[in-house]
Amino acid sequence: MKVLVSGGGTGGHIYPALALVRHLAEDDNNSFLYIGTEKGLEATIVPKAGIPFKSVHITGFRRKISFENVKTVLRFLKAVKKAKKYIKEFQPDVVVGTGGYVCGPVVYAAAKANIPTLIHEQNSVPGLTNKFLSKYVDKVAISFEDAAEYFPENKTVLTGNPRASEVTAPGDTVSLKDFGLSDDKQTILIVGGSRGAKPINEAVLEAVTSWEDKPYQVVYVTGEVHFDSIKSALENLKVGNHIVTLPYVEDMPSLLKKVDMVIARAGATSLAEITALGLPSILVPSPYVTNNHQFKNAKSLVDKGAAILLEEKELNAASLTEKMDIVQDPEKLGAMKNASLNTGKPEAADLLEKELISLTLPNN
Ligand SMILES: CC(=O)N[C@H]1[C@@H](OP(=O)(O)OP(=O)(O)OC[C@H]2O[C@@H](n3ccc(=O)[nH]c3=O)[C@H](O)[C@@H]2O)O[C@H](CO)[C@@H](O)[C@@H]1O
Repeated sequence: MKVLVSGGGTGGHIYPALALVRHLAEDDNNSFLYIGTEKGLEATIVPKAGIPFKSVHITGFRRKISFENVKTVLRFLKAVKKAKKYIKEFQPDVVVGTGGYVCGPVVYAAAKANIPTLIHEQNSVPGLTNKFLSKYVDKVAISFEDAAEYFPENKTVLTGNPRASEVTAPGDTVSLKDFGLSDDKQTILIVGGSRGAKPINEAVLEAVTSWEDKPYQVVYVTGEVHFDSIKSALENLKVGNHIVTLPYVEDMPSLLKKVDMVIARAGATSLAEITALGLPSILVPSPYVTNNHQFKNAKSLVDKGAAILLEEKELNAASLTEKMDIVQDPEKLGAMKNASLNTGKPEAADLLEKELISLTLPNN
């Protein structure tokens, strides 16, 4: 099967696409092309993963009426033309979009060329691009049941997020010693999504010295753009070796397997990973996203007892530390772990593969 994949902008749209490609690549008969933007995170991550990569130039629509949107329409049309050219060259059997505005022109061009198409929605509330594309595609694969109401019923199917399958697959293991930490202590991972989160970083800086006497240790991921300033602030605070600070973690699945609890934003792909591994989490949803979708993502875990909500307006050193201390309460932690595991969908990649295969069959 020749599979063209498109999705980008942030890790939350790219990693599910990569996980799907890696899953399908177990069959040597499958081949791939990835189309992203030249400036998105995908332009570095995808070629690094050894997947053929081509780019189109496109920007997102503004929600308010603006002249920029006229330019975006022109860019969209130009990108459709370029995508058509790539499609003609690659001759895909199926085209998959995993969200982010880049998959708009790519999946639209494929649908217009009568190539079977599928979009994957990670969130509980869909983004603009997937909503637009749902009119043209053959299948919509969703990760949260709540998302079904936004898409045509006859083409929507619940598969989960293929990144859940990837993190649970046997793979490399890391030692916390590689990070300069102890292998025997309870460990909390703090991460603000694929690009970091300033409010979480601020709370960490305020709280970090008070964690020195705690029995647990912390892996703290700042996000690339915030790293230099945070690192120097931490040096000024002379923090001890109970915390290790990193700009970005390339192999997140291996690290996740080593931690006892996660403090994170509520990006959908992160949640798919956390629940697939049955990790308890404290979630600080970003209030700056479309339709407040991270809050709804988080709520679906919180309602099941798998996670605890810490809203950004309540986030400070004291509230963060109080929630982190739950890692020392075996009963609460155990209940959260079980609920988290029950929410996870590690079979997602297989389900998605079945959908793709059925789309390529004759008479579909
Ligand atoms: C601000 C914004 O619009 N965020 C959206 C974006 O988030 P974002 O890109 O932050 O997405 P997620 O939190 O869902 O996923 C982040 C991905 O990056 C990986 N990772 C993260 C940090 C790191 O150091 N290394 C690493 O590999 C994680 O393991 C995960 O696979 O896409 C998500 C999925 O559509 C949405 O739910 C989010 O609302």
